[in-house]
Amino acid sequence: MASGSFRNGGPKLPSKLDRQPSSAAYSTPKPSSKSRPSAVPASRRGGSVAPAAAHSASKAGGDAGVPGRVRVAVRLRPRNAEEMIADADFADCVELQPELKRLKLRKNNWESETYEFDEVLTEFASQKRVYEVVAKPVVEFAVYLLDAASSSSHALNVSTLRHNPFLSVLEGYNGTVMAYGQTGTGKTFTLGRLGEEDTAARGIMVRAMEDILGDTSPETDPVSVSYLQDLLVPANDNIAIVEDPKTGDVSLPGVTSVELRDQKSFMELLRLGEAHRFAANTKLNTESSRSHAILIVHVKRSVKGRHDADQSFHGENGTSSTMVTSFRPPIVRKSKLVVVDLAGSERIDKSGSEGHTLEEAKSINLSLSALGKCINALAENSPHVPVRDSKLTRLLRDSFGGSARTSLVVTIGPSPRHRGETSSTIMFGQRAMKVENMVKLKEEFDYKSLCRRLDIELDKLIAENERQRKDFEDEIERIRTEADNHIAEAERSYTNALENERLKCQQDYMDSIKKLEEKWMSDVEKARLEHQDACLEKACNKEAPTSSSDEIAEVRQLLQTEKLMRQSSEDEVSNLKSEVSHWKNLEAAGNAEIMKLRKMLDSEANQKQKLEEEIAILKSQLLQLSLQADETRRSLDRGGSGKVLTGFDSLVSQARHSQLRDSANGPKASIAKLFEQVGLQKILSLLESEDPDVRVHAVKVVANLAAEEANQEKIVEAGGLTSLLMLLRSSEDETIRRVAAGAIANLAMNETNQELIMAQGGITLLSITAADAEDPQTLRMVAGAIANLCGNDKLQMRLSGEGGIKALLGMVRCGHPDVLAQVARGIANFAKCESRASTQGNKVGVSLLIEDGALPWIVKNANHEASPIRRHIELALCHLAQHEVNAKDMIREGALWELVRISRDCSREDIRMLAHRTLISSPTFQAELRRLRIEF
Ligand SMILES: Nc1ncnc2c1ncn2[C@@H]1O[C@H](COP(=O)(O)OP(=O)(O)OP(=O)(O)O)[C@@H](O)[C@H]1O
Repeated sequence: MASGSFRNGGPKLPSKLDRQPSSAAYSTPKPSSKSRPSAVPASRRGGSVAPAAAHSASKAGGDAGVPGRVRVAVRLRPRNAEEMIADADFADCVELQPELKRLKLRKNNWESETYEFDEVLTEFASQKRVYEVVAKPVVEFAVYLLDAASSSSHALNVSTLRHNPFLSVLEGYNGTVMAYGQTGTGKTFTLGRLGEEDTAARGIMVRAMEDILGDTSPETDPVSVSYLQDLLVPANDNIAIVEDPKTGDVSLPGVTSVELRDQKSFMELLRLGEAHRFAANTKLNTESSRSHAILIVHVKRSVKGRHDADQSFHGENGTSSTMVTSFRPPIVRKSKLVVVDLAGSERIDKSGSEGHTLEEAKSINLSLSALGKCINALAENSPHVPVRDSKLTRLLRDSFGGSARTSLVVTIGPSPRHRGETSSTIMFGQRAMKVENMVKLKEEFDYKSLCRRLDIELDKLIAENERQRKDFEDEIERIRTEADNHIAEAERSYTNALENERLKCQQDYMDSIKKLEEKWMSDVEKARLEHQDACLEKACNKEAPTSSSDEIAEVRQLLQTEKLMRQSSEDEVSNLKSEVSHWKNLEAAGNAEIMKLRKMLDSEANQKQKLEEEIAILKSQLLQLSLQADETRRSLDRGGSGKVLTGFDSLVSQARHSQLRDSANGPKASIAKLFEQVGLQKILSLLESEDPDVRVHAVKVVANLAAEEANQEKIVEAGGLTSLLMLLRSSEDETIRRVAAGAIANLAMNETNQELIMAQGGITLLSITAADAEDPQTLRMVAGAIANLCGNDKLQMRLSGEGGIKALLGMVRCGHPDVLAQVARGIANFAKCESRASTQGNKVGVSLLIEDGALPWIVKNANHEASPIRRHIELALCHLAQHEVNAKDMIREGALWELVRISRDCSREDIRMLAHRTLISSPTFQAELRRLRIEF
């Protein structure tokens, strides 16, 4: 109800006499045979805009609107039980002509008034039919269109409808369905019947909702409803009714709206509403509801298809790219269906309302009369429409004179007793038919949806871009591979061609050479034949007395040349002869020199022998003197005169005298004499003397005797070795142990003795002595003894096992070069024997020297300043290196460097060569040298 705006340009209401209601057409009043008022101006008649036109005119809510008159149907309720009785003798106050859409209201038996409505629904009209003609065109159009089309008597209406069949809620237009009528005439029956027991009885609300839910998808098209009752109850005064100043849309922000997903939930909602609906008995209708019941259904639909159509349109005309049009936001249509079950329209005094309900009735009547005034004003194009007079009119502002499509059903009863009310209702309907709305599409841009779509579009484009990029890269890769193949193919062809050319040249060359050779051979043969012929000819000529003087001259020349050559050869021979005689002279002189040197050598040897003999004599004398001096000192210590001779003295004395006597025969002879005169057993028995001095002297004598190889066997046979070992074990005198060790060392030069020493635990005793001794000379003797043992092939394992090597290494602590030399000798002996055993296959595994920890010392002293030590160690290293099994340990301990040094710098060629050979033949050393990048 647009306030202050006259929307209906139709003529004034008809007079009572020819009150021919306006057209039965929906959008355009139907022309009547009588002079009938037209609800729509002529200029607008038939001017309903087709949906497509409406759409194009509407730019997301910018719709100018389509004229649409309020559509009014009248429905007659059948006589109820009470009327059957009360009005039994009376005819109905109305007579219906549904096919003419006319209603006759009887004034009396002979007079009646005829009214036309858009639809006239008799008491027999089914609920389905009522829905289809009253509400369906507002909700949707299809069925009604078919029904209308099937009625030939309404051809004009149908044609009009076909021009404008889409102005429905489901197409984005607001719609209102309203029932107006006296209490008990069937408003609630028409609109609000739930039809739970009999589905045929379902009213407009239920059917409309079925259609809406059936045509929408809960996922994309949200549908929400508000069920509003008691709007006029004073307690609900605070319910705000808000009107959008731009669109004219009316809303109730304070009212709860429930989103619906199915019909079932709607039915529950209605049931709940019905239960709450305030109802009070009135005289007229025991089920009468005093309040208005209003159902508001909000439908939001996104427009499908139109966007695509727009796109194709742009595409065809080439006025806009697809990309640009795809940014056009989608359109969403928001529409609203309002179903209003008004309270009864009867007058208060008739309804019999009292007390509390009286107030209600006043309020209801006030709102209904306000609605009537508004409709009157609209129907009469009055400049002022009193919309603000009541909540109801404010709420229905959009439905009358607004932008909604409105369908009104007026309900009447047949009873002549309520003729006045019926007449009043009919007149309300007649006036409402004159009200014209400007039906507008409720569209707006759906930017959220556009955003979502653009996001998806963007993702698609990115994916497409990536796919294209990948295709591009694949293509590049393919081309590159192809190019590589071509290049490789070209290279192969080129190489083949080159090779063919080379072979061809080679062949040509060979052919040329062959030809040249053949030519040369033939030339030679030819020359030989010519020469032969020439010789033959020459021979013939010689025999022939007719030889020419030229040829004689040539022969002479040849002869001369021959002579010269012979002369030269003779000179050469003579020169060679003189050279030979010169060398012969030189040789004779050399021989004389050699003879002279030999003589000198012999003389030197004689001299040396004499000196050695003298040394032996002197040594013997020294021994005698020493013995004598010791004895003298001892007797002096005992307080004697020094003349007391013990058995030993007499022994020594005898030996001395004997020695002096035989001094002319040399030391060896004197010692042998001593042996014979004193007796070995006697000497050895003195080793066990209780007198330590005697023991010292005795051991010295035995040591001297043992120094002679000839005595060694006898000493051992006589038990001398055992006695000496006993001394090592038992004597605490360092001198005795030193001399005994020296004697053992001498005896240990013999292989048999070596085994005896080992058998008698000699190595253990020597090791103990080595550990205890401090005197370097003692250590030298012990080391010498062990070193000798180290030279025995059979004793290797035992020597190592019984600690001999470790004892040897322990002695280096004193640092004395004599001791170190013996240690080095022992190690070299051991290494040599072990190497031999390994070579023969008698020894496997790493060297016992390495196992006993000798390698670090060996490496450290390999370049010792004292040459005897250095030489022994160098030899030991070479022996160790000959066996691959030792190589890794040697490398780890740094022996490789020493071997390299030995192979380069050792002054002894045999050792140098040995080291060199060893390094070359060892794969491990070779690998390490390569790794260290040492040129070898
Ligand atoms: N067309 C019809 N056919 C059969 N019965 C009907 C019809 N219309 C109404 N009635 C019956 O008439 C009675 C009154 O109907 P209803 O309550 O719908 O009237 P109302 O106009 O809504 O009254 P109120 O204004 O007091 O609410 C109900 O019993 C209903 O069943």
